[in-house]
Amino acid sequence: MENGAARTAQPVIVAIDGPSGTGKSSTSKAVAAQLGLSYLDTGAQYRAITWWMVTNGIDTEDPSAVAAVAGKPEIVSGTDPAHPTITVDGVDVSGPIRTPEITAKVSAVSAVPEVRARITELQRSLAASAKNGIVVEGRDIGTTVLPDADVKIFLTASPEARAARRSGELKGVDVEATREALIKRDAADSSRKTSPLAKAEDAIEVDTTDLTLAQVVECVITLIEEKRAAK
Ligand SMILES: Nc1ncnc2c1ncn2[C@@H]1O[C@H](COP(=O)(O)OP(=O)(O)OP(=O)(O)O)[C@@H](O)[C@H]1O
Ligand SMILES: Nc1ccn([C@H]2C[C@H](O)[C@@H](COP(=O)(O)O)O2)c(=O)n1
Repeated sequence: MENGAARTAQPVIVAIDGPSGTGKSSTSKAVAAQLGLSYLDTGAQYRAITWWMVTNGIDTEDPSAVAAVAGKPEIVSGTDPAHPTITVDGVDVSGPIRTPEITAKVSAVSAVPEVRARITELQRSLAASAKNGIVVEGRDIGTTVLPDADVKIFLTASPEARAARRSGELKGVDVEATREALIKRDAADSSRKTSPLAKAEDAIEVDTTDLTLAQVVECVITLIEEKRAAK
């Protein structure tokens, strides 16, 4: 952290949004680590509340049922980019929130306005308390959660590249099925009424299709440093 902290003079708030598999988590973690910033994976928070709904037998397709209990779970995110953590009511859910069942149900739960209000409040409070600044990644960070962020990035990549990356992670999973699932989740996340997946007007779009992860990280760090130098 010391080297990173030396590269960062003032607190900086960085919003990184984009569809699934564009490299938001990998890029955000690396940028935060290199610049000595905190890191927040907001998708993990929506997955965590979805895990709680499923574990407690709530019908995730029933928005009123989800809304009625949205305030119940206590979700705590650890923001060290070298060791991000997520707990629900004190239980470490970092593994269980990545199952195909939770992935299939998270878009419906995260579309419920009461869920978004609860999670957005948590996100703003974590960003406000990050001493050196923070990289926050998700779908609506630049548009809704932190509209005054110092730097806003919107990552994109072709569905084929994203599916290939995801299939590489999940050995034996069919690329075409992965591509279809990604497109379906993006469509649900982009079409919901409350703070949909969208590029903020003042966000810089970075197409990562033909870039390595290291190139994307360097590009984002350059954009942050340019913005800081211009301040
Ligand atoms: N530029 C890149 N080139 C090749 N692979 C990459 C690149 N960026 C990320 N990856 C790989 O793609 C996969 C998905 O990346 P990551 O989880 O960071 O995406 P994401 O946008 O956060 O996805 P999600 O929104 O679904 O959580 C990971 O295996 C990661 O290592
Ligand atoms: N700011 C955010 C972040 C995530 N979500 C929802 C929509 C995603 O499909 C889901 C899981 O995110 P991932 O772990 O794939 O990044 O969470 C959202 O609505 N807003």
